[in-house]
Amino acid sequence: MTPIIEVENLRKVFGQVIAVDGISFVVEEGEIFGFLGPNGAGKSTTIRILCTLLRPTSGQARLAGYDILREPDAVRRSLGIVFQDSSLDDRLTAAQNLYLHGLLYGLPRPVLKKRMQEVLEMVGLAERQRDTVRTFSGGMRRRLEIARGLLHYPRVLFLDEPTLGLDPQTRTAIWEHLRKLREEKGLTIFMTTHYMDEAENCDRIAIIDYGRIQALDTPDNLKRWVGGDILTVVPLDGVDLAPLITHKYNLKVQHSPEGLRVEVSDGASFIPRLAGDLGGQIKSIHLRRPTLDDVFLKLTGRAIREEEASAVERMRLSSHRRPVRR
Ligand SMILES: Nc1ncnc2c1ncn2[C@@H]1O[C@H](COP(=O)(O)OP(=O)(O)OP(=O)(O)O)[C@@H](O)[C@H]1O
Repeated sequence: MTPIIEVENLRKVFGQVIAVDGISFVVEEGEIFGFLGPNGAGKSTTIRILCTLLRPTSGQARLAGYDILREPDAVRRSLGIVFQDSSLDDRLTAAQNLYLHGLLYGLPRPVLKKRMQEVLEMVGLAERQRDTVRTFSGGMRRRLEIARGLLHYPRVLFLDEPTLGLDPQTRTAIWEHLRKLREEKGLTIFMTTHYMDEAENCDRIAIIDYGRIQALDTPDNLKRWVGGDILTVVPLDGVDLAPLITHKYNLKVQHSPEGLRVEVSDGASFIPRLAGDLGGQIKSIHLRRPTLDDVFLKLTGRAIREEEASAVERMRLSSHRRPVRR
């Protein structure tokens, strides 16, 4: 395995706010690496530092072997970026948008023309290349941005919330393209997301909160770390079961919109016990395996749900930011 991103004790302070608090990690070439965290956790700041758009307060990072502070031009040539907010020119065609970008990267015309066809085909937009971007759907725009990010053959593609606000079919289609890119080109993908199903596609995930990496592992290992099973217990109306469960079984009970959430080591054997002891006060019991949502909840004390993505969009529109705690 070859490390393609090496981050060591990276820190970024904005006035009183510690946005990134001494993080260290390594991403291997060809990995799909996910950065997961609540709003204001420090994800975008980290990406901006790695892309040389922002100087860290301290710490070091290398991308494709190049130092982000000493060799920023080589770093920039090695990466492609797709940010949350579209930066396509609406009045130009898909092809013209790509052409302009290629010129900025100094690609010679014949090479550029060839690569444009290649990346447009890769994201399924070759047929629409002469149409103005104004006529494109959200998903087509995002695919075009991915194509543009790939035009100069980067070794790492940074995707900041690549499918935010897109419908599930479009998200699936974009993921098919990304996986193909990884397989065919050995591209490394570094992404942030609020969608848990999207995070499942990652080879490894770093969960970041308050500027620190709280956990870093494969989705399966992270879920295993939560351990056991998750029970959702819905009490009969008016019954306060939480203290009873806590007291009787010495288990932590969390209130969730669906009911009382309890982590147990072996749900199949616990349910008959619970039903035997407290059955008369229970409306329903639901058993499931831990999800990344549970991992997130356990680590950050907050739920990250798919609905949150739309809330994120609203928050972004109102530019609301929560300060990071020390
Ligand atoms: N230019 C800036 N000046 C001051 N504070 C900033 C600046 N950029 C980010 N911050 C603060 O740093 C912290 C981390 O922000 P960052 O954008 O990295 O979080 P994030 O995890 O990407 O959040 P989101 O999911 O909302 O994009 C936040 O508290 C934010 O308010």
